[in-house]
Amino acid sequence: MVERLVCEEHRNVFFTGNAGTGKSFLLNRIIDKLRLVYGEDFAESVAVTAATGIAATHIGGTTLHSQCGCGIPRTYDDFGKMWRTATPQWRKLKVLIIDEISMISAELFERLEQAGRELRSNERPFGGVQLVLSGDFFQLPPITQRRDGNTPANAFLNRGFAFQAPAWQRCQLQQVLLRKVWRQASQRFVGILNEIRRGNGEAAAKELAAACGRPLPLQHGVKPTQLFSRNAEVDAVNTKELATLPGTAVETPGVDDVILLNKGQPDELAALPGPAVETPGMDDVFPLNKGGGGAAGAEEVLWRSDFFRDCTAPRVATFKVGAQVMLLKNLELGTAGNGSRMLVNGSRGVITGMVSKREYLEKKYGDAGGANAPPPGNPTAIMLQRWPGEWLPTVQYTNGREEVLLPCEFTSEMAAIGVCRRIQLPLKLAWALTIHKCQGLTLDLARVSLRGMFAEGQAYVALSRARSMEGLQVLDHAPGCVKTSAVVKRFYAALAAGEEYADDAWAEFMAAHHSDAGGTGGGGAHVGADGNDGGSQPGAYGGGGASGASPGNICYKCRQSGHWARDCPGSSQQGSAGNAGRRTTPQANPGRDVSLIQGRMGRPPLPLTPGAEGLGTVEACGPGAERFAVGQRVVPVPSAAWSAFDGRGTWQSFMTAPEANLEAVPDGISDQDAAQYAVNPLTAYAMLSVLEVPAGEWLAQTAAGSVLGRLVIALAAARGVRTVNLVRRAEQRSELLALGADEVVETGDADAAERLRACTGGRGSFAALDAVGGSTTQLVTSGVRPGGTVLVYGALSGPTLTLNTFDIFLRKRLEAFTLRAWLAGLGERRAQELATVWALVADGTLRPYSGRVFPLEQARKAAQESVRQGRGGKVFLAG
Ligand SMILES: Nc1ncnc2c1ncn2[C@@H]1O[C@H](COP(=O)(O)OP(=O)(O)OP(=O)(O)O)[C@@H](O)[C@H]1O
Repeated sequence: MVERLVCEEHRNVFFTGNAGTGKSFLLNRIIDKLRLVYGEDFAESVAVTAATGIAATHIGGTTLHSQCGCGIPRTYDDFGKMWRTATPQWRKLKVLIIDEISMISAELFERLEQAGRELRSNERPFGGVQLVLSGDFFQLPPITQRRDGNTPANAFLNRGFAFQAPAWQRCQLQQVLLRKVWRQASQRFVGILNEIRRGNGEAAAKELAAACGRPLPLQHGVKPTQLFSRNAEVDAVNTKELATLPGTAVETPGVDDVILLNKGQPDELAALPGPAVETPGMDDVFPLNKGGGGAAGAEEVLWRSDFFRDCTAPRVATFKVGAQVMLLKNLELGTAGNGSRMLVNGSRGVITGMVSKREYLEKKYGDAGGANAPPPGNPTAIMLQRWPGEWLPTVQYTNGREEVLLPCEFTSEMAAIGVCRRIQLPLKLAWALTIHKCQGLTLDLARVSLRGMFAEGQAYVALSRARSMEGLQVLDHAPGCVKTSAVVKRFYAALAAGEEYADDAWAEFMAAHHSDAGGTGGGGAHVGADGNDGGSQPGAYGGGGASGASPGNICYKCRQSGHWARDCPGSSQQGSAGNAGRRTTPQANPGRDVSLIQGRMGRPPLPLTPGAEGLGTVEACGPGAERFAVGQRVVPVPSAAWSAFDGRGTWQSFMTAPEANLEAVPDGISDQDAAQYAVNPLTAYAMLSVLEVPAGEWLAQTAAGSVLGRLVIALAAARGVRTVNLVRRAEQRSELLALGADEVVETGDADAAERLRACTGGRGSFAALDAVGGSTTQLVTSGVRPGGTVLVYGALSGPTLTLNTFDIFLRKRLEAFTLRAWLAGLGERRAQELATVWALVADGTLRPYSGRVFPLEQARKAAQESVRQGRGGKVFLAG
């Protein structure tokens, strides 16, 4: 059935099932069939990928990251590589296969789907590429990165399960559950594993530990593969096993160095053709504060990097002939034809001999070579010469290949400073493996330690590698060793019931990563000309973000692991007090909502009803909703529980909203003024409150000609804050000066940056607001004082912004602003702050705009009018 769906009907398919139900087996059959379908175009039409290198070996493919051209992304900028390296592949692609999808995060899935559309200039999901996904979400989750003080603002943290990404829904996958377990024949064993998988595993794990506690016999002299949760235990076993092997131990020392940005690497530079170009060194660029400044300081920063401690290849390794080993690098990735012959991170083998480096070089390069004189420019020879070891191991891999292994580079880049590098053999001992390295394996003899299980699905993956209880030894059972994700349980419950899975994790992720206090993340909020509270696309920066011990199951509200925000015990959204029915009329500002429709604020699932602001009268109140009387005028204010970004907006005659999201309109305020309250007046007030610009200081802002920009000018002037306003069109100057603007600068002027600084007497403005992004962010940031904040609340020019590295060293901070997050953080001050804004609207300080009213049936016409250049006033919908 799955083969028909994929190969004949060309549907997007996700198939899943317990460990050992033959997912990889089925995938291999599908790949064979697709070979027939695409014939000689197979290689460029079908991308065979898996989440990890070792999983890729089981289907003769490559890793998703290398196929897509983004590598292992550390920051969102890394996705930019896709355009440089993988555009032609993406354009030709017809089918994308991803195995072990449980280890692909929601963030990655969403970003790749978006990139697929962009690279292929095709608005269909993944740009129209057919998807074949396989995996079991009850197995290992994505490895989420934690955020700490050194994490860059635009770090890619790899959060959430793929099925939580909005892209998952957009792809409209045919979901198929495989039921027959092939790996294990014993029904008892299958039953026990099933209990463990589904999270009822405490008793089952205990039973298994009791039945399989005895040692295993050797099988034809082969020792069982030992599985542990942590590297330290794996290393201890491997060292012990090495010691018991006869023969001489050979030490292979690696070599570490650091490469400063702009300093080049003399040897490699010299090997390159063309003239040398001088660039300023670190000393000329900026004195680094750590370690005395300049290049020396930069070097010290690099040497102190965690990389040298954490690198998977140890500084000094020891091997012997006969040692069981595993590769640490992808050396030769699979292509359509040679998948089973590839050498990837995780490939296993045995050392069959040792060759001296000198002998190898002489054999390879003859008289021209030799350890002291590698042929100029030959990277392998340069690497060999730099590597201080004397012996190179010959490795026989389990796929039959046998070859001499050469050292290679392990690197880590520190943005704007340089690169840390280790040159070492990409090899480690492998009598024991971590459980993260064994997903997808089938083992005849396995000894599993259940000590220190830290990830969901980890115990299940380890135990389910064994074919039989007879071939399994279980050690170190302890209560709590079986961990299962509640989110995954819900996902599979929905799947079994044939329902669509939905949770609030994505909305929470977006809301939370804007609201982190002190975070320096630009928000990448995608908003219309005069609004805000756009959720950000995950493709933009993550400003703060969560961390948690349990990857993939982290609440973005309380930051604890073990549940999602929807289930957060501390959440104020829990047990909402009922809904107030609301008749909506009129709704303000369709122009802002058009951004949502256009997908510039992320892509919420369809169908969606736009409308971020509006006014209505209460028609009825749900149980427990007591704040409002029928007939009372109310306006919506956004929160995680309700916002137009969720697609449940105000462009409708009747709507229900949680009571907590409604505010009563004071008497004396017109319907049109009130209908605009929730976005522009509230936002102008909120952003100035966040920045706390003292009277007499300067505030810079982009998009100053927007309605919101004008309200900012008026409110700042009322508080004695001076504004310097960036606009695109010269004709806006006189209007803005009349509103109280102190300075107006046109972004297109060649001397705009100098003018920005000059008007603040060279000191720079205290803070800035930016709704534009792109190079305008760089411009406005350049005019901010050292240590000042740029509050980013929109990205009118697109999802990317540029910054001068200089400004980062000057400790200028980009922070995201969303109204939803600001409101959520008000706590007890909420009522008072909202009342203050009503008062500012009432006394005319924050004077909204009047405009033309369209009936709701003419929503399309209203939307067109709202984005028409040069239109005067606002556009309203009523109905
Ligand atoms: N249809 C089948 N007929 C015979 N044997 C099968 C079949 N499907 C799978 N197997 C065997 O069962 C074992 C497990 O299969 P496979 O590795 O494909 O399962 P999986 O679902 O991918 O497991 P995991 O989720 O643990 O990676 C393998 O030894 C495979 O050869």
